[in-house]
Amino acid sequence: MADPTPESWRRVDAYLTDTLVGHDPVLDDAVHSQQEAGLPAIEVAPVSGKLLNLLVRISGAQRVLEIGTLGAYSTIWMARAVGADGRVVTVEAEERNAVVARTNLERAGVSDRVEIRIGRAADVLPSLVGAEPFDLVFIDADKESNTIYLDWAARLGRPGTVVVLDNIGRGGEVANPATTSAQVIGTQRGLEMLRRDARFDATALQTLDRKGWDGVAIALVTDHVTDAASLD
Ligand SMILES: C[S@@+](CC[C@H](N)C(=O)[O-])C[C@H]1O[C@@H](n2cnc3c(N)ncnc32)[C@H](O)[C@@H]1O
Ligand SMILES: [Mg+2]
Repeated sequence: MADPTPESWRRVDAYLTDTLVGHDPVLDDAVHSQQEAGLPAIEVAPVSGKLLNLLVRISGAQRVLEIGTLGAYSTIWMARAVGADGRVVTVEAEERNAVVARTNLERAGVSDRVEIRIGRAADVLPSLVGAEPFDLVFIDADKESNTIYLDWAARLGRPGTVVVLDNIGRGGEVANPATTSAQVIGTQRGLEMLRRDARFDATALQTLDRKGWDGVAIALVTDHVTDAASLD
């Protein structure tokens, strides 16, 4: 069997998208308006958006926390999955991204079930303590802060909460112990935390899609109560 080339994996991604995901004008518009506003094209691929949608539905999640909104492409996928009575709280550092996200959420007809919190996630997340626990947490912001976000995912979740950590492959660089990239080091630390912190049980999959060679980690919050501070 031939090794995958960028052409072949993009062809397969297009085939899988056409076959299983389809082309939704609202989601296509969200990506388009994001591009028009000059935001970077760093949203999840359609096959991954559908994966998030399915994970929310499979787990029966009603309350979703997203860290890293951009133009709300992934947010729309998850907001659709929680249904009319569900809630998505999404945290975004950049005001101008939040403006684009708000428009996209309104156009998608899900703005009533999505709350955008603007600010750096490390500052915003403590303000969510005391709310009902989140059933699913999607982490997709500055990779340098992955361990901080995983800690908050466990604290703001409950045993059984699903945690999805995006972009764990980083073009293969994640397996380079000598990497000097702060983003890759943040990714490696996040994965190490998922292994050694008893609050999580996790695995990860490499992905090859239109976004290139990357991957996603999926974890379950366990019923193990750990003093996270003692792990560092
Ligand atoms: C990869 S994009 C999110 C993509 C989005 N989840 C999607 O798939 O459609 C990462 C986002 O995280 C935001 N971000 C970066 N650092 C952040 C921080 N410290 N707190 C909150 N958001 C942050 C960026 O502004 C950017 O919009
Ligand atoms: Mg991502």
